[in-house]
Amino acid sequence: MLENEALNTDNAPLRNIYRFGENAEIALSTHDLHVFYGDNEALSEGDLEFERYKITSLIGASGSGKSTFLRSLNRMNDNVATVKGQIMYRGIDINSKEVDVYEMRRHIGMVFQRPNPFAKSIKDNITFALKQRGMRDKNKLEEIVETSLKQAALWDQVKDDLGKSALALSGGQQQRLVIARAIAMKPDILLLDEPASALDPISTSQIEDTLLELKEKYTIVIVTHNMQQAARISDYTAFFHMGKAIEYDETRKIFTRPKVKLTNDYISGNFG
Ligand SMILES: Nc1ncnc2c1ncn2[C@@H]1O[C@H](COP(=O)(O)OP(=O)(O)OP(=O)(O)O)[C@@H](O)[C@H]1O
Repeated sequence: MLENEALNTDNAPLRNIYRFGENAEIALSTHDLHVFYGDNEALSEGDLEFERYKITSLIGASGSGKSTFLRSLNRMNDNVATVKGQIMYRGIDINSKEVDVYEMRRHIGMVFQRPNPFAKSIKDNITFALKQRGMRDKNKLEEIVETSLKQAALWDQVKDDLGKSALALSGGQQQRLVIARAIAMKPDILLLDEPASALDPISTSQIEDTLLELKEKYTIVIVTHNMQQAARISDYTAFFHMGKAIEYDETRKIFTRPKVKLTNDYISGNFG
């Protein structure tokens, strides 16, 4: 018997990991993923698939391994942890030796909890990495600045002040600038680690609206502590507990009819 199996309300298998239909397009998947910080195995079961153009939320109590999992998806853990198992993107394991990490991160972008704009102008925040990659065409750069700021729902507020320091923007605006900076690289997948947790409710709601618009073009995976946020914006939700992805399903099922008692306890506020 699996450990904890008795906790299931309806004797469903402990790891009710969602299986997508044959026609679903999978943007990214993990297989037998284990992450160790020294001897501490922070993630021991993380077999998940992420459907293209959908938002997937990762939820769970503090320390359950959500960020560890998320950060592994674009190798942000390389210097601090040992990652075992496979993370498949377009038929390639992103941990393979031949993968250029910087190139991979252009496809799989990350936005962190605290907005981290560069101490540069709004415009330079967006163009910096593009120029580093050799893009010199002024018109093209301006077009990308405008499109990414529009996609991040910030254009109208900053279009007359693109030379202003990014640090002079509000926290919510800075976070949308960082999202714009990430999408200027035209990633395929956007990973967000609690992107709204440091923001007020209005900025949070604007970020949520932005993400809902972005999912038409991007596959989004977001770590959130905010249950309402997960319920509002995500198509799928994975519940993490003690380093394992315990349950993964359509968001409406996770929040109305979870199959695992631990999930139910967490979303009902009984722990975490
Ligand atoms: N850089 C690190 N070095 C050592 N241990 C770490 C590191 N980052 C995380 N851990 C440990 O790994 C485990 C999982 O942490 P992680 O940050 O992934 O959880 P989380 O679910 O994202 O938590 P939170 O919601 O508080 O951000 C914890 O025991 C944590 O202490």
